[in-house]
Amino acid sequence: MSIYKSPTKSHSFFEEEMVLSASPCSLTRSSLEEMLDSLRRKDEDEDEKKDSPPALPSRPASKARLPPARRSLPNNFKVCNGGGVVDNGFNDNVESMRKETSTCFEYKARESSFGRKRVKMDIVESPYVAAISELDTDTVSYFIKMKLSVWCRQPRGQWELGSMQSTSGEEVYVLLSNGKVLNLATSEIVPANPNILDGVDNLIKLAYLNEPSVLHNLRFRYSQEMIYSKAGPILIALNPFKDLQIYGNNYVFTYRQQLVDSPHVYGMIDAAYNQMMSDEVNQSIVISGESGSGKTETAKIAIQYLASLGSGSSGTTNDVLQTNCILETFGNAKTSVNDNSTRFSRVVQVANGERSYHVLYQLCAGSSSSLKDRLSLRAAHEYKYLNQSDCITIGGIDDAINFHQLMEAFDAVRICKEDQELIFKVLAAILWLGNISFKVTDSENHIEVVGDEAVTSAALLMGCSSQDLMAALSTHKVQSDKDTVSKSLTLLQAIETRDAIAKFIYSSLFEWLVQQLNKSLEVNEKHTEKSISILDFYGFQSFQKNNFEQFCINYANERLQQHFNRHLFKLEQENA
Ligand SMILES: Nc1ncnc2c1ncn2[C@@H]1O[C@H](COP(=O)(O)OP(=O)(O)OP(=O)(O)O)[C@@H](O)[C@H]1O
Repeated sequence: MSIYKSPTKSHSFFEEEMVLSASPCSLTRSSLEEMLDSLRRKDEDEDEKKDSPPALPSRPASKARLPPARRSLPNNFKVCNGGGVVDNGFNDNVESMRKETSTCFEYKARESSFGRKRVKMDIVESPYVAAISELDTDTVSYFIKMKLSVWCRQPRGQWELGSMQSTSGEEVYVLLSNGKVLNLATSEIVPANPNILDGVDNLIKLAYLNEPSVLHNLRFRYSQEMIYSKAGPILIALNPFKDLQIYGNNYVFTYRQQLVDSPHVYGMIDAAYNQMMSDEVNQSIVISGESGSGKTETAKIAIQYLASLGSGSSGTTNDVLQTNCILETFGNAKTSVNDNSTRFSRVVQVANGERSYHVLYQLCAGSSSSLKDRLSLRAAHEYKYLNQSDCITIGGIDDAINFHQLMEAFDAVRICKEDQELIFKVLAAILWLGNISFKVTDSENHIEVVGDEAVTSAALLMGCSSQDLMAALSTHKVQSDKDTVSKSLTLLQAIETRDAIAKFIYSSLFEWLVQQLNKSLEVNEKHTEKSISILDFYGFQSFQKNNFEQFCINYANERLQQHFNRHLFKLEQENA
């Protein structure tokens, strides 16, 4: 199993490996850039017009029509009485359900339609799929006659269940179960599924595949603690925010033996594994969803399953899990929505209610007094990079204990004590860098560095002289024809330089760590040609005020989603 792709290897994005990533900026920069480049190259190969995304593949005219809304129903079909159930509050949950949903896409390199080897996928289309626009006059009359339920779009976007009573032109009268009658345009209603289909495990089994029906089905399953559902080849996972006791050895065994086929991460990984072994084709699992929806947990569950299949050696399994612990400590941080969020670079800037990367707090809380002396370390709240936010601790989390677990994980993956000490030195240097301040010396805002403990500590930890560090933070060199001239920086330039150095050091450390972890995992591994790769990365976020972090995160998410949509849906349409 490959966890990170080799930075030197050139990849075709979905045909080969993908990255499992809890990534701050350095890894992000290399892997993400590589990923995006790869996407871009692929796009360019595929698109004749390089600058614009390709048009939707045109479908043959004979296949352009969707199946009609009214069709023969399953044998066990039951008509829902009258107005059915008014699903009050249903859509209050829609937003939260969106947040709680993450999806796993399994790419089967040979069967799927990605890249050159495009072969029709094994997706069974529901014979009943309907579109809103298909509620034409005939369909409306049929629904009224049969007292079939419909979903009505409410002014705030929520959906309520009702039954159509009568029609007048483009409008219908719908009776809700609370006795209220609504007068709505037909475009505001969509057909509801019969009750018999409530809770189907694969959305393609729904008679009517529209937004409220999908959400209703997922909510129905969620209310019965069935957090996994399928949508064709996609596994949908809803975050339960509690331990459902549906993982562990017994479940691994059950899915390995294929004793059950209900949707589960284990089932999906098992299928990928079997496919890899039987067809000798690399597999990729992409986990996508909003921040806090459960991607990282899902990735961990997937890795646990793979680790248990792997070599059967408990050593390898433990190494993989310890690797995860290290990556999360360095790559995850508390945000307003998730105490353990996979984040982009936030070393120098943290909003209130959020934290920087866990490891910075753990180092301050958990290091021994001798280590503290060697690093001139203080408490977390004494460092500006940490105390700019009002959040230093996380309820229920003990940073000191976690620091000891981190050191155990370092030992487990054979990162030697000398290297551990260097890692801590680099982290302490970053914290001290943030405390370096500047004094404005003239009317043009030029500065000089305040030569205090912050400078001496940072320089000592970085292995340079205080003078060199101060010069680097207060001047920049300009090359003239013959000479190099040193120019003073303004306050803003100096702050940006200091922060850029801190970010660069952190990202370099992360990148180095990833290399060490990959080396460490290779030690016990027999090399096979094939791999299953899992991509988990920072989830989409939208705040009232979004900054550069959100821009980068959301761009990466949208690019990935676009790629996925184009390949899975549009090209499938072409093949249909
Ligand atoms: N399957 C699950 N079972 C129990 N709890 C879960 C599960 N999935 C997620 N959670 C809970 O939700 C929290 C957030 O999940 P997670 O960190 O995986 O989100 P994420 O999608 O990776 O977020 P981000 O994009 O911010 O990194 C977890 O810390 C855990 O408490």
